Amino acid sequence: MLTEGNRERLIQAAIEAKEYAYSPYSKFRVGAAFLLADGTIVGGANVENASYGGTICAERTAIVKAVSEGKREFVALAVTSDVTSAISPCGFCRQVIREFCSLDMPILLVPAGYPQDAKDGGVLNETMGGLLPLSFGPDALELPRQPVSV
Ligand SMILES: O=c1ccn([C@H]2C[C@H](O)[C@@H](CO)O2)c(=O)[nH]1
Ligand SMILES: [Zn+2]
Repeated sequence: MLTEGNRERLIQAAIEAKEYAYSPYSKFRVGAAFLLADGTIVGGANVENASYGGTICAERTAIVKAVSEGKREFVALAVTSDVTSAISPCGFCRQVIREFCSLDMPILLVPAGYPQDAKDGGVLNETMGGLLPLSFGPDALELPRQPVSV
């Protein structure tokens, strides 16, 4: 559950995760952290590549770390960068996150410098479904289909 205490822990974990960003090309650091049902937190940072296209966003770093260790019970996600307003996960990451998370999972978009004077530290409280409406997910592959001849 996303208690007030866990919410703050999660935000701080995203801020700490940003420290390990490898972003020599964009010089744009991003940190992400997932809260799991057992109260543990898995963080990640963006890892860029000289090929550019091989770059992995912070959100995907974090979720792949967790899933590859058998952790899939995601409760909330926080994302932060060095931008003083909240940034939001890219389209690729939204789709990858949606594979494992409920549509009502909170996603906290945290501006650099948190906590500021702004209401709630300037954090935008979004959800998975809010960021990716009418999404395509694993459930779609279970729906009835018309027969096809292959
Ligand atoms: O939500 C986002 C948006 C961008 N990036 C990374 C990718 C790249 O390394 C840099 C600039 O796009 O920021 C993330 O990690 N997460
Ligand atoms: Zn991304």
